[in-house]
Amino acid sequence: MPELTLIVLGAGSSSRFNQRVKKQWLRIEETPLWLFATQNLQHLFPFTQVIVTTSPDETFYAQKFSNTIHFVEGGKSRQESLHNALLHVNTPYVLVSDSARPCIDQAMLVRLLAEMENADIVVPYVPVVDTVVFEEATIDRDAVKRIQTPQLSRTESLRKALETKITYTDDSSAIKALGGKVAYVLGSERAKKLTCKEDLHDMACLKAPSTHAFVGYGFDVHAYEEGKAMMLGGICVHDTIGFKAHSDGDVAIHALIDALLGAAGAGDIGELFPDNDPRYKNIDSKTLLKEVCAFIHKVGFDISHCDIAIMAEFPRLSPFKDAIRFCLADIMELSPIHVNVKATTTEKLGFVGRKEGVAVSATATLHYYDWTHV
Ligand SMILES: Nc1ccn([C@@H]2O[C@H](COP(=O)(O)OP(=O)(O)OP(=O)(O)O)[C@@H](O)[C@H]2O)c(=O)n1
Ligand SMILES: C[C@](O)(CO)[C@H](O)COP(=O)(O)O
Repeated sequence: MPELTLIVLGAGSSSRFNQRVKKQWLRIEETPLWLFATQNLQHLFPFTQVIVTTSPDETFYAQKFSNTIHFVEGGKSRQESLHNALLHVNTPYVLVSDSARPCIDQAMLVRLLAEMENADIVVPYVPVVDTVVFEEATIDRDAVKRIQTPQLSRTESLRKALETKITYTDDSSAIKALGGKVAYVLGSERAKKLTCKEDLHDMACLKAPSTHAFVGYGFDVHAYEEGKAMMLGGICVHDTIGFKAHSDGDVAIHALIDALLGAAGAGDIGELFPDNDPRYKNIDSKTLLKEVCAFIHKVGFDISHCDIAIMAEFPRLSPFKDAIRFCLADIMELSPIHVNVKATTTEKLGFVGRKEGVAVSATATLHYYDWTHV
């Protein structure tokens, strides 16, 4: 069995997909598309190495899905992402595929492997069945190939071909430009690339996302500090006594963020916004919540509901509960009925009862973005 590395390219911006979720984070049952595409190919061949490129701000999250895949930060272009991944390949051959082409079948891979020794790169294509006009002139459609992935290269040929300032849209164009030998084999219409949302209706291998609800829990405490405003749930609830914190100390938003991240399996607020990072000094926690909600949506979730319990002896919060609910609902793009806020004292018990600080616990419920109705 030849020593072969798999590279799955998943660091694109998904701009043409034009949804708040990125296409590589759509769930196929419980699996993100990039992992579905990777596992599909792993079921077809025992790769020596598996490398996936991810957008830099998503790498930490992708790494939580696998401890055997080598994740490499992508670049500004597909070619740059591939270049980054190639730095980690140590096998003589490499199979490069778009995460946006999740439905690769065994027969197609067999055709690629059969030509492996006969060229610098083996490329799948599908013929054109429509009439083709190029710059107003009808051309011979039999001379046209629609190029697909995965593409199977001699690793050194591909590395050399990418040592160029010219950006190509696929691996074979770079190798051809260098005079390398290209072998074409029949691809498959099933290997269609997911580019626009309409493409989803024509990708038979994809199953609908799971309808499971995912519940996260968050808890945070901040001590009082005189001489600053108290922000709680995005609302100023006291003008002169606030919280001791690196940020604005909004302990309710911090607990809510941890609940959202918990429901997504994305760790905790300290991982995303370290409390020693000068970027977050005195930051408005509403900004952090907006960032977290955008991330949660981008990686394939919808926010369904949250419930916040504030434990405070001071100040009296009843007058502020609705303002907090509407403020947080607006940030999370939720109906206010799905943001519940409770406030309680601790009957003078503990640090809360001694008016040393405020504790907040929160839950958040997420569901996968349902792409079957786009
Ligand atoms: N900087 C990039 C750009 C693209 N890709 C990957 O290359 C494949 C083909 O790219 P494309 O379908 O164009 O994906 P996007 O670049 O995300 O799409 P768009 O051009 O619509 O933004 C995708 O699996 C994409 O994730 C990548 O790894 N790094
Ligand atoms: C590599 C590719 O899938 C071959 O058809 C295609 O060139 C990728 O183009 P994109 O614009 O990066 O999707």
